[in-house]
Amino acid sequence: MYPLRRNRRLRAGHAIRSLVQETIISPNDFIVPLFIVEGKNVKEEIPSMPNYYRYSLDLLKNEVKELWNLGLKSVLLFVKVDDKLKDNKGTEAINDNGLMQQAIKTVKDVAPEMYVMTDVALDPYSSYGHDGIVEDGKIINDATCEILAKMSISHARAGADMVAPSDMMDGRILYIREGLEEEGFTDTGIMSYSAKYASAFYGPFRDALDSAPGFGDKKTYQMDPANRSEAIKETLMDIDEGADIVMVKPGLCYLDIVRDLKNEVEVPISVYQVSGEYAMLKAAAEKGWLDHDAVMMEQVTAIKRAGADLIASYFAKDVVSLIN
Ligand SMILES: NCc1[nH]cc(CCC(=O)O)c1CC(=O)O
Ligand SMILES: [Mg+2]
Repeated sequence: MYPLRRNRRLRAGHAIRSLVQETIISPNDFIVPLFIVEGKNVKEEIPSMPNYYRYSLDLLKNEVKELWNLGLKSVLLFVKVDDKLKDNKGTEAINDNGLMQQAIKTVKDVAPEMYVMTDVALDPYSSYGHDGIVEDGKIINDATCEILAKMSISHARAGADMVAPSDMMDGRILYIREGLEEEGFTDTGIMSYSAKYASAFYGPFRDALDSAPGFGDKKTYQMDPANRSEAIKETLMDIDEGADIVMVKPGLCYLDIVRDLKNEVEVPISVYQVSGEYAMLKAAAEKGWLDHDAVMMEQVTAIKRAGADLIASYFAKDVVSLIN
């Protein structure tokens, strides 16, 4: 007897393997998160994110040019805000001359076609390190949404192509969409972090922005990692409210959710491969326990195979340098 079907024929050599490869990674798959700080000539490594940096606006220019030359066409901006500018109202978040607004203009100056997305949430601006306004130890939903809409308008005014609300307040997509429409920003997109989990993988990011919650945790607004149907409910609502792109966050532990959504919705799905996922691989590779490049490629390929149309990833530059 012999096997009637020998699947190994299609794996026999590199050429045939590439011909039948189902998932292909390209620079077009990526959104590059960037961290920006006040100051001049600053490029500081984030301790829990080896080889990832915070840039001051002057050095941001070189980085953006480098990304553009590598074929990376989209950035997602985050700012580290001085403690003295933080309060409980998001005052600095809606300052048209704030660091974020300046960063948007800086990127557009050096790479006019770079697609600029911006983080919309109050945590980097909050004296409590929470994504919304705090009253009596609670995160206040609707008042927060009003600020998020103003913040989005301010980003659009500075030249942002798409705003990316990462806060998980109820109804914020509608507030933001209405705000943008009323101000005439009909072309500004919204990428909603529609299924964002209360994950322990965000630790290094909170180091990067010095934005860890000052009390409690984020479980009253971010989703329970145990829940699956809820991700579909959240995402369908955000699409109804006007989201152009939806997101699952984090990545690897949530690929079942990505596939569920891929089968359910017709808008592009992005996945945020978050800071803790980055840190884990960097640490293991530093110890010589994992092959960095091979595991990195396996991870981004798995995210795309699961159904991601876009991947926000700290590995974007590493991946593209490897495959170019
Ligand atoms: N609005 C906060 C925000 N936006 C993106 C991330 C995490 C990204 C990462 O870990 O890479 C977080 C952290 C949090 O919710 O506390
Ligand atoms: Mg929601």
